Amino acid sequence: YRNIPSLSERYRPYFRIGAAVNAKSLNTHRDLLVTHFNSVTAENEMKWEEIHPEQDRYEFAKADALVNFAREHGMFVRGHTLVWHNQTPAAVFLDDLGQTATAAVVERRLEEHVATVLGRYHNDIGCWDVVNEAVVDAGTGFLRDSRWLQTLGDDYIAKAFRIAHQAAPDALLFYNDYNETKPDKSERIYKLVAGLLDEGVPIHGIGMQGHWMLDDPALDEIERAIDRYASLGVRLHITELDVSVYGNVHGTGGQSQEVLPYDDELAKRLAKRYRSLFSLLRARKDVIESVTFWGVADDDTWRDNFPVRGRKDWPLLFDVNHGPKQAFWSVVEF
Ligand SMILES: Oc1ccccc1CN[C@@H]1C=C[C@@H](O)[C@H](O)[C@H]1O
Repeated sequence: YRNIPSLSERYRPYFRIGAAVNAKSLNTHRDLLVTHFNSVTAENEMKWEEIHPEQDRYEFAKADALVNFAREHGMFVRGHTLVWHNQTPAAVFLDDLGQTATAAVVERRLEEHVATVLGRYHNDIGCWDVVNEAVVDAGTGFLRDSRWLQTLGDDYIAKAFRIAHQAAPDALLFYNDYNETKPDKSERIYKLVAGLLDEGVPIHGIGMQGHWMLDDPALDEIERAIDRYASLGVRLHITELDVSVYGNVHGTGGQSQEVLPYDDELAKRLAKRYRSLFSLLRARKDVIESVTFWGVADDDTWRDNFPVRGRKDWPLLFDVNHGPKQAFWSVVEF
């Protein structure tokens, strides 16, 4: 190999370079992590169902391991995530009889969860995705009809940010979402965050997940969304970047089961797409503080199972053997 430059060193003048890690990849991808990344996010280990699986049981071991690894290597830690409609135990919203719990009970549980988790890591975690994916994807609605909305009502989002700020006054607090560049949805995200800011809610940033594809979203759509969010005066993080080689990964419509072989033609298409994405992101370095990939290398990506279980994808900068792909070189050579 020609000697491989460090991705995070190359981008030090621009923004932090992060990766989602899990209990396994912390070990299996350790070399790539320490060489190329200066920020980490727990892929699952800080989600409610993992870190607080039962009312009176917390499981901190895996989150502790991640935080210790990050401290050892001087890496920033993004906390992910506190209030989300997925990967949250059903019991959080139920009373002892299995009926829907009252707002007071759910709010107390949220306060206890946030105080416990943010309290434990207040010296280690610099920012939190406080609320994840709270607005509807399509149609004319606004807030997603989640158990959080059903039990706590419309102001659960403001409540969550205030509770988080109370628990960790120094942490930067983010709203995080996907399909975040789609015009209709980005207007809903903008409206939500603008409203929170108008209410004086402590919110400091927007997380753009960045689960993108080879041809969608178009660069100008991404640029418009970045500029719209930046006009609120908040920081922007790209929080879950990957570039699926399949189309239509979030939208409705058919998903082919057919696996695309990662051949030279596909490698070139992916490299070209990553080159243009990072050219735009570098041009917006004044508002983009961090770019985190949702994974490290193609041998461990959630895209192999979403939206189609078992369909191999090739969305990241390092290949299944942890070598640099053409896409890696298109990101570091500019
Ligand atoms: O791509 C999606 C499609 C449908 C719903 C949510 C998403 C994105 N949702 C993300 C993806 C993976 C999870 O590990 C993250 O926590 C979540 O934020």
